[in-house]
Amino acid sequence: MKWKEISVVTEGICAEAVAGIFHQLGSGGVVIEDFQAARRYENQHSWNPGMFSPDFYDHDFVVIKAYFSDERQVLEDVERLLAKVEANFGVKCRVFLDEVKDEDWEESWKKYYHTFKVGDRIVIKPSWEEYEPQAGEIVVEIDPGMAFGTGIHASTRFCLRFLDKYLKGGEKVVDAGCGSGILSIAAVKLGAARVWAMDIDDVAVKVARENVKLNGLEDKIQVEEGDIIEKIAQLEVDMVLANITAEVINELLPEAARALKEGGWFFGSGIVDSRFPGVQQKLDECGFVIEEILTDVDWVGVAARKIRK
Ligand SMILES: C[S@@+](CC[C@H](N)C(=O)[O-])C[C@H]1O[C@@H](n2cnc3c(N)ncnc32)[C@H](O)[C@@H]1O
Repeated sequence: MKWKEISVVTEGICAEAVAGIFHQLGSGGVVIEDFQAARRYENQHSWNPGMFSPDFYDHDFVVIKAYFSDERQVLEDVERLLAKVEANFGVKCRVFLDEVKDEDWEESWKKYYHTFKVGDRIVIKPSWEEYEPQAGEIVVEIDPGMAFGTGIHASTRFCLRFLDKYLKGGEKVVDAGCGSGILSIAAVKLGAARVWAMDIDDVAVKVARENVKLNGLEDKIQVEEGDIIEKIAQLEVDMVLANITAEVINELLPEAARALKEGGWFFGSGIVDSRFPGVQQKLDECGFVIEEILTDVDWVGVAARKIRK
């Protein structure tokens, strides 16, 4: 299998916005090469300039790279969303496309993905590592492949922390945009009775199903392909997990409000801080009250409760 590498060459000011576009389109990971940041670290003596050729420092642009399976037709969406970035920031974005072979890409990133903990109880363990759980720990075994959801990204960690804190046991849960299935698996291991997981990306659906099987949870987690905004209204649940983007969350909220029982939880994540006021307003309009907000650099996660039917 082959993967495509999409690189956007642009100015530092919009690097996070471009990374956010890749995030929204479901890329499993984003690489930002920022030569100016390298120069700043060199000035703080926390960077060894000898490691790189002198030309490296001459660039004023940044390169943001993301990876998608070769079958995914994302280029048109990338270009459409980049046009908005160009208009908003007054910059130019140039797109380059390359191919990466499975063995080069999939094997090389595995070297950097190891077992780690989120909070006191949740342990995320890559399928190829061994781990002996300590008392009280739950282990989520994951092989993310090309789906989003290693647990490393702040947006996933926000939802894991909310689950750890607010899930009491026996809940019916929707995992909106399940990616690798990491949140669904954590929810059941923390005590949820049943999870409906959905993703619009067929690669994510395949990966999530494999991970559900890996954890032996096929009887509790149902993974489906589709648009969660269209499907959620058919359900009645206690909790909705939505690590997607502010735009999708705003569209999902009125539907999620119909699906959630009174007192039910909505965990929203993948929200870039500049878009959070819009989400706050939508939560209020849809009858939610915010219980907790988590932030990390420019990402925001929110835990809110449905108070009105
Ligand atoms: C940021 S990833 C989150 C993955 C995982 N839940 C986590 O927390 O790490 C967002 C996922 O939402 C999916 N997605 C985006 N819009 C969607 C929609 N309208 N319905 C279902 N899935 C959607 C993307 O394909 C992507 O896999």
